[in-house]
Amino acid sequence: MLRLGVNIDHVATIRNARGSSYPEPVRAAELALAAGADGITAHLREDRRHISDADIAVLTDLCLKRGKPLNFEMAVTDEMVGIAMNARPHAACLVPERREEVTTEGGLDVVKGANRIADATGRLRTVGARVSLFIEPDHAQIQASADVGAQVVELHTGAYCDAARAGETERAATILERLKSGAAFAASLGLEVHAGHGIDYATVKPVAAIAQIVELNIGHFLIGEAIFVGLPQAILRMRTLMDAARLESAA
Ligand SMILES: CC(=O)[C@@H](O)[C@H](O)COP(=O)(O)O
Ligand SMILES: NCC(=O)COP(=O)(O)O
Repeated sequence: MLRLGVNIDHVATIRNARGSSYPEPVRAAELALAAGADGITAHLREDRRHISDADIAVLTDLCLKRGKPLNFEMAVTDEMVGIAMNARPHAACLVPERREEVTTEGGLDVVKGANRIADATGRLRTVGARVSLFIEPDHAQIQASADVGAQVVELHTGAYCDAARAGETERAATILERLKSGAAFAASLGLEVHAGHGIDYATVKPVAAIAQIVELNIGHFLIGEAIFVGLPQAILRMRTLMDAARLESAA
């Protein structure tokens, strides 16, 4: 079955907007797991704009207690590798970060940063973390991901979702083909394939229909939708759409 990782970063965005102690990301994580999420994703940004170091500690504890994976998203820096090695999450997903960006704009350049990424990957693997690289669905980046020792690639779906939402049908179709080809190539190299970024109800089905993808990580849309229908309901609907896409594509 296609797994759903729920990213709870933007619960912390709301909390931090007021400098209050609520809403707590860990409470959202509890609810998400109870509602059927297969794991929790959290991105500790270098500027700590949403998730904090303390959040990572409580989320690690919660996931351990519930026997569910924590996918710790992080930049490729010594500081972050140190924090992750201490936290020992189930998975560490290396992502590119630019301080001034509003959100993650593109994939990690594994070709260019191979030495640095191989070093971080090796260190994270020593504490048992499954290392995932957040990349564009580009064959050279996928090959480089396998070469540096990553076990997983997460394909960036942001450009596809933006194009689909903007009604740029041709562009969306072209990017979707790239995602399909990237997923097939990654799986052929023995990499586990995940996907995520910018996914909503309207864009989830074509991505979920890609057979080699085994996990989707979805956050911003779900947290926004939760304001109107509640987090369990939002997760349930997303899951229903994911499962329907898989069944339809298998038929
Ligand atoms: C790497 C990724 O796609 C998400 O974790 C995303 O970065 C969430 O955090 P931001 O919304 O701060 O980019
Ligand atoms: N890695 C993608 C992720 O965790 C969620 O991204 P988004 O749904 O918040 O855009």
